[in-house]
Amino acid sequence: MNMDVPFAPVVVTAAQMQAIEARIFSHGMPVAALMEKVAQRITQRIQQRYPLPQFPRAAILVGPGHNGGDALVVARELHHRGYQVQMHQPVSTLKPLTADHARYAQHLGLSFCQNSQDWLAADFIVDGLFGFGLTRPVSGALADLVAVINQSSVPVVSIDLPSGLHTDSGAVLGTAIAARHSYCLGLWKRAFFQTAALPYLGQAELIPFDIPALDQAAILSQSAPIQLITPSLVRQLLPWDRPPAAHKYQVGSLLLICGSQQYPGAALLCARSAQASGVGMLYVAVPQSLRLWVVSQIPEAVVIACPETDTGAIAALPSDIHWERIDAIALGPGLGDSPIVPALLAVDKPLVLDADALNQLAQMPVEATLQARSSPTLLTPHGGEFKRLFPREAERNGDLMNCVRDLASQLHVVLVLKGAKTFIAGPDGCLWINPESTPALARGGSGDVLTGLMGGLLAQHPQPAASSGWITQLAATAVWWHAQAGCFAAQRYSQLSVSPSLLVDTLKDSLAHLRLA
Ligand SMILES: NC(=O)C1=CN([C@@H]2O[C@H](COP(=O)(O)OP(=O)(O)OC[C@H]3O[C@@H](n4cnc5c(N)ncnc54)[C@H](O)[C@@H]3O)[C@@H](O)[C@H]2O)[C@@H](O)CC1
Ligand SMILES: [K+]
Repeated sequence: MNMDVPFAPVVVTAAQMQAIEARIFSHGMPVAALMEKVAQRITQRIQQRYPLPQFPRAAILVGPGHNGGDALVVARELHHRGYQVQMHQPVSTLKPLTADHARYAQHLGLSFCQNSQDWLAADFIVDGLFGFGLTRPVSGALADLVAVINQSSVPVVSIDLPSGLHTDSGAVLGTAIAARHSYCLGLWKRAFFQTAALPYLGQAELIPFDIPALDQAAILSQSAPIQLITPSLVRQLLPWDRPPAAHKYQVGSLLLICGSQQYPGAALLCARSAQASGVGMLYVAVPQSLRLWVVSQIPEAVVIACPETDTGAIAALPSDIHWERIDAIALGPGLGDSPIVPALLAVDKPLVLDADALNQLAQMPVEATLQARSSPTLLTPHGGEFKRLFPREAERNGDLMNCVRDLASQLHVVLVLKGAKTFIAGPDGCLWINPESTPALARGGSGDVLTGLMGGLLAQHPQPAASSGWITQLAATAVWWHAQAGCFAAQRYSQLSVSPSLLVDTLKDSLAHLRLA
């Protein structure tokens, strides 16, 4: 296997972007030339999205900084290409370069409107009010203007990011423009993957501007990277081809411990997706009253019947489990109040913890328990479980991206925070983001599917890899595959139809699609 990490797009803070930009300028690239280049690319994209014959009237919102400068160059270019351009400049003091472009726009005869209602007559609006230089809340007349734009039905294209969003946390600073399209310049900013920003971004697109790799590396190598999961990363990590003489015990044995009389379905979904991961041997430990039902639903699995508690949860694991055959354990879906969690945390095997296992971990001394483990540990909380596990950190830190990253390094675990944009952080401080998913996955049971898949991939991976950053990437691979199956099913049927059972059935289709792509 080629162990080089394939190229993956990076995600940066405003400070990192400014530092990269400053390096480029210090080596001789004129600021005005870069603005010109970027704005030409934005104009080209706008022309494709809003062709002149159907969208002849453009309204341009010009802010005081270089985001406003970009907007003025776009205005000039749209004017030269035949659009009727009207501009609005709500702040009178402009940065020098922006002021130059404003003067030239006036020289060309482009009109500056005074009345904000004029905006409503445009076919589209270009938002160049604020970019990554926004430092304080948008208020007063500017906030009123944003409200007028948001209440209108005119589509908005935001330059760099919708004005009003914090570039790093994605928080709305006072108010923010709700864009139809956002053209992020150069490198992805963090806001594009923060939950608070998602309702404002519309369709997000990256407009690259040829940042020299040296300058990018000089700034970004100072800290562990934040990267987007890509199909090529996933392609490289999936265990596609087995050795010719493969034996079932050599291609991954997963022990799944899940289910209770209260939540039998979770066990089944988890087991079915583990099976779909390609694992060689699947052992499923469930309360004994579920045994026959699970066997009938998934005959490929070796079902381990466990003694039950009064509430129908697993009371203990049988003593005859062949631990030496197990490569990885996944624990939690539908587990209920089973008392076995502490004992399993002490087992020296790679372990995926989800659902009730996480809720039980939350009742224990989390830090000491996780730090005492010698094998890799993967935690897959959703937002609620995350808050139960790490209440102080979730409360204190408004930026969950930083929070997840810090916790993963501190606790030496792989931490997967599930959400619209799932974050996967490793002990080395690297963070992966899954950029593409679907709200169709917001359903009870889809997390169980992810746990089975992640456990299955973990079991199939050779152990040396489990100790490096590869285990984080493996978790990211499971997240990507799961989300892609959701997108695939939503596209083929509808978002309404993506039940977790359909999701499991679609795992193979999205994989086939990846292989052929
Ligand atoms: N990424 C890059 O390297 C490039 C950036 N460019 C553009 O430059 C932008 C950044 O430019 P700037 O640093 O000038 O920043 P902005 O254009 O985002 O805004 C900064 C200005 O807004 C003022 N301001 C901040 N918050 C305010 C508030 N709440 N109310 C009123 N005024 C407020 C500041 O005092 C400053 O004058 C990027 O977003 C992008 O559009 C491009 O021109 C070229 C390439
Ligand atoms: K903007």
